[in-house]
Amino acid sequence: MGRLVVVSNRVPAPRDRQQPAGGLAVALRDALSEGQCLWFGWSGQQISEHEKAERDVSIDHVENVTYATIDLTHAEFDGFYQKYSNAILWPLCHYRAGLMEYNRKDREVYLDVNELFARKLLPLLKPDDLIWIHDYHLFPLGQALRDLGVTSPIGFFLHIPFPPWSLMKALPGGTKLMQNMQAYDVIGLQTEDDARNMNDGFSICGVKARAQVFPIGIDPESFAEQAKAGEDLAEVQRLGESLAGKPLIIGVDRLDYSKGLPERLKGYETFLQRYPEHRGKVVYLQIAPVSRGDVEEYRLLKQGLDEAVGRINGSYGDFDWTPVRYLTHPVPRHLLAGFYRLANVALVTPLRDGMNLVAKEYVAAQDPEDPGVLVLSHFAGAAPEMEDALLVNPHDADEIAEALHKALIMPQAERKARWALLQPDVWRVTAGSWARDFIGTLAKVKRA
Ligand SMILES: O=P(O)(O)OC[C@H]1O[C@H](O[C@H]2O[C@H](CO)[C@@H](O)[C@H](O)[C@H]2O)[C@H](O)[C@@H](O)[C@@H]1O
Ligand SMILES: O=c1ccn([C@@H]2O[C@H](COP(=O)(O)OP(=O)(O)O)[C@@H](O)[C@H]2O)c(=O)[nH]1
Repeated sequence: MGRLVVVSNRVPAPRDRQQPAGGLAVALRDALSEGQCLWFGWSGQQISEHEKAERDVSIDHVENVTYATIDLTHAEFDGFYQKYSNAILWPLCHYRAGLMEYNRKDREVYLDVNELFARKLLPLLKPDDLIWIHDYHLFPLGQALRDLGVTSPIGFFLHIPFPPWSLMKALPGGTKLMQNMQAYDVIGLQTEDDARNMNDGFSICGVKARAQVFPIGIDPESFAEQAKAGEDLAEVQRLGESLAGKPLIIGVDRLDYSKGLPERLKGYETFLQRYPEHRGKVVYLQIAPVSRGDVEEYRLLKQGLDEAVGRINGSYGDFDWTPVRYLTHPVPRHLLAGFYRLANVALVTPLRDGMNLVAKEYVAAQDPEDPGVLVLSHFAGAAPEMEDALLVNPHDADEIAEALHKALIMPQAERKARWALLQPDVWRVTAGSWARDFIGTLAKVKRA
């Protein structure tokens, strides 16, 4: 099999390359554990217009992986990442066409940056490479590489949902986007629904391509070990002591409107209203690191959440009890593992989510003899594999409230039984098996 070349917008920053955080980066690091690999993408740095002429690919070797990254100018970062990727494609793919802020100029920058990626990657490629492109930032990259004469097998994996064509067709140039997908030999999506939606789009647009399902996973073995080892960490012990015997509800999400955070807070507030016996007797810790903070919609979301948390704490809090503990900075993953193990309930209630690795991490982190309860949205990509969680509609505050109450009073025997049904799937589909399945399928491709 040839060398694996991975291309994604997000490449772990140099300091995180041994142990990256974040869904895509964590899963990919595991995929790159064997053989010589190249990982190409954005450096995370922005440069000015006059530095553009000398822009070069910067190369860094860590173990078997060569990281090759390029800087983007401020204008490219804005048009390609903030606008077209995250204020147009992201809302649309998460079924939120109303939040899309379309502008033809941003589409041009997006296409230009994809061509730039193709031009900069080309000299690094070898004839027997297998090329694996990731996510919505890079839909047209395969075609841009083909236009430069690349004949190697190229695969594409979409980490986020793909909506029905009736929604997707709201995207100006949507048909062209679908046509460009013909450049790929293998197209992977997270769930059956996503693949069906994309395949319907292909048929309607007359595109000869086929999407397949490759759900992503975590590395459960090492995550479970981290969670157990976390019991000895000072921070985890401090959190434990601060609970003073109260059960812990935990939420861990990038501060993103797809994660359903305002709806979740409303659910928690309804829980406090309807079940007053839990007031003062439970701790809810919401970790919500700021993400894409310069995009308007994300700024507004943060404002709204700050207010909602303040309102709930003001209304229900007491001199010795804060109903919601709310952090907007990231927490390192090894600490999260320990926090999950302490938590009696995980609240994972996205309105739409490609997969949601947090749900799988929570299950992996539990003590099998005394596991916590996962409350999970029907609309997370993880839901079809995790039907033994307490599944909820995140739009229904009463349903969230009832699930929280049920989780908190659930007898140990039922918690163990549910966990025992969730655990095998989290161990079966891992980051490693996901990557091996996709790469194995790509390696079998013979281009006509
Ligand atoms: O790179 P950012 O703009 O900071 O955003 C972080 C990543 O968010 C998205 O993650 C998705 O991938 C996860 C792993 O497959 C999946 O579980 C989750 O549901 C998705 O939202 C995005 O797709 C990545 O490109 C970003 O790097
Ligand atoms: O403060 C934080 C918040 C999240 N994460 C990690 O970021 C990833 C989030 O992945 P997920 O699929 O749940 O959502 P995404 O953010 O990729 O949409 C998970 O591995 C989390 O453990 C982290 O390391 N620190």
